[in-house]
Amino acid sequence: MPVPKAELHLHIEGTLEPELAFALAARNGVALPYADTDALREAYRFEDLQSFLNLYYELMAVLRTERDFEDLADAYLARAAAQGVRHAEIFFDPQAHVSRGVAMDTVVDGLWRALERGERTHGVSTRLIMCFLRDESAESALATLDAAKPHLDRITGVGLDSAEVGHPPAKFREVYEAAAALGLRRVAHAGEEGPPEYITEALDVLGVERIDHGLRCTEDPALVERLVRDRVPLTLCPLSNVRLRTVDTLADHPLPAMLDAGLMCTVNSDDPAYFGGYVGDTFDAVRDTLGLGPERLRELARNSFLAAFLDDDEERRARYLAEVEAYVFP
Ligand SMILES: Nc1ncnc2[nH]cnc12
Ligand SMILES: [Zn+2]
Repeated sequence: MPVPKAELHLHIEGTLEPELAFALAARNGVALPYADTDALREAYRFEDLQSFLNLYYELMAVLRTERDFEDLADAYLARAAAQGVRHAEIFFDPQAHVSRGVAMDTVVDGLWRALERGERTHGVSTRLIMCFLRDESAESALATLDAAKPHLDRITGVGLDSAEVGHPPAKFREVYEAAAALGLRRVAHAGEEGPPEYITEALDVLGVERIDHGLRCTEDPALVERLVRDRVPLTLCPLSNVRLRTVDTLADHPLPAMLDAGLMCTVNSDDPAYFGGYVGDTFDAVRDTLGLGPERLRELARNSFLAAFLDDDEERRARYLAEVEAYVFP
């Protein structure tokens, strides 16, 4: 059994495996411009974040009904549970669906059905985090928050994703203030492709509690010092960084140096159907390629639960943390 862990950086749309994409395409009568799953997999050679996002948004065309979103989340939870995930905080991108004529209700109701069953069927507790697309306007983000109001009992927080460079966090100051006023937790992608200043801005202007990626903080020693001092969790995604070419190879990934610097790192899968592995695969890869030993792997697992939005269930967090401490690495 793999080490128990929480996954804190996971886009549910990024768990759409080619086989499920074709099955949903057939069910919904959607034509995909790929002959078969092999041809689709051939398209998974990315130059950068944007080249990935183009395919990611294109394939969403197959997601149309509540049942589609339910099947998608159910498939993720089954895979995640098999890799030791005990708790998952799941991103979704409402604007990418509403803009195609799929209602917010369809997305949230479908996902929720799978998540509700998730604990019983797969033993995984979950939270939902709604992301704003940063390459869309601030007004669109505000309208999205408004459309989510009937569902706030099921949405724990807000995030910020999509094309980073040229879309600094401050663009979303107003919607993050509104989200905070509604009691929502706040996270944001920053420092994936964008500069370290975006990380600082996400903390200072948006008031985020975790930074998604945060990889480029290493370019600014004063920022690293701040992140260490304030124990700001970073949800790193090493396999994603390799596939999107923000690092050359996994062996070049700064994770070991970041841990040595005292940063509160977690590792996550981001878009596992596209990047060659789920979070358990990621733990295995950083063990094998970066030489992380049992105590570093335990630290990553421990951090994942410490950084999770489990403040409303500290008993559960304590149980998960105890499982991590009791785990014996093979
Ligand atoms: N890695 C990533 N960065 C930004 N936006 C995303 N949306 C899905 N995956 C993403
Ligand atoms: Zn991401």
